[in-house]
Amino acid sequence: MADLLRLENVSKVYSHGIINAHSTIALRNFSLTLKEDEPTILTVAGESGSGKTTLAMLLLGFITASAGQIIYRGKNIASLHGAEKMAYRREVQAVFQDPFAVFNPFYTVDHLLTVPIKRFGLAKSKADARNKMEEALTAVGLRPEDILGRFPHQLSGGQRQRINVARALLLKPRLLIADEPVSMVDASLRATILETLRNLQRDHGVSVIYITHDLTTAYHIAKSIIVLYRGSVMEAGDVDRVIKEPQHPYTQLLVDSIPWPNLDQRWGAQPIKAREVGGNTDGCRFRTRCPMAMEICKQDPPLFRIDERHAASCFLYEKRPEIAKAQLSELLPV
Ligand SMILES: Nc1ncnc2c1ncn2[C@@H]1O[C@H](COP(=O)(O)OP(=O)(O)OP(=O)(O)O)[C@@H](O)[C@H]1O
Repeated sequence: MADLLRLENVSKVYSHGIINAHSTIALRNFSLTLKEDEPTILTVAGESGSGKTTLAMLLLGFITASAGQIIYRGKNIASLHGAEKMAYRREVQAVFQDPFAVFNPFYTVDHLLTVPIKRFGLAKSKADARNKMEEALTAVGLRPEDILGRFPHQLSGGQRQRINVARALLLKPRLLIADEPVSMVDASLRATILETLRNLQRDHGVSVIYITHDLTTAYHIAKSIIVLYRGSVMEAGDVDRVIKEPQHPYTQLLVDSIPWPNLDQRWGAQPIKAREVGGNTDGCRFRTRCPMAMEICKQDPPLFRIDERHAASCFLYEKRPEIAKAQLSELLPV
């Protein structure tokens, strides 16, 4: 089966400063493969500065790799020209974090959607263009009659972000690079936008590279995940396996900092002592392994707070069990 996209040991080094010139390795020997006939959602996750946006910029051809190759449907993207380059620009689309930045406040939504239609010659007539706009808006769950004719300030952030996805969809892309598409949208709209991305993959056969620092959303929509830290891949694989059984300490830390909600318990209901020691464990991956976590879970009522200190103490248990045990003896009895 042919590859849609293959990255082979791609690295990106930024050089900065003139007098005291120094360089940053933003991405190091990064490889991945997406199959043409298996549209999928792949998450690239990592904290700030781990190289996620650099990867997006490389994929979109905005910057060039310092080493390695990016092969799209058998061709190195650095060597594309003319019609091939145009096809690449059409087939690889992006949705960025800020749903406001893309819009020119003086133009209506219609204009935003008409520009790519004209640029890529996608419609035979005005009526055809209108149909295509309506189809794309409907595909992202928007009602064209409510949206067309409006200015950006007359739309919510979630609507704006879905219009960005609709704009990408108009071009019938094969690959969508979604760089933190929900991080500036309020929580109630996140699920809708993520569901839109999932529909693109499932119903329209578009592969999605979902770039995020948020493992919770990654877990909900992606099939596989690559965890980046300072430009290097720490761990990669099936999203379920990586999040439930992370192997690398950095991934473990990222997973432990996810605030899985427990709707049966309210914040602030836990004994003070446990909070002082670093608290609680509900939803904690370590609870079956870490004695500190297990003891806390035995308490009645069980403590449930998840916080950074807890993550740190669990991590500590793995690295420095003597300190973790001292904390545990301080904790019991509550
Ligand atoms: N144009 C640039 N010149 C020099 N260094 C850069 C440039 N762009 C990014 N970097 C550096 O490269 C590294 C990776 O940056 P990048 O923006 O790719 O990270 P990120 O994971 O997207 O971070 P964030 O989540 O904060 O956007 C960082 O150390 C950053 O400071």
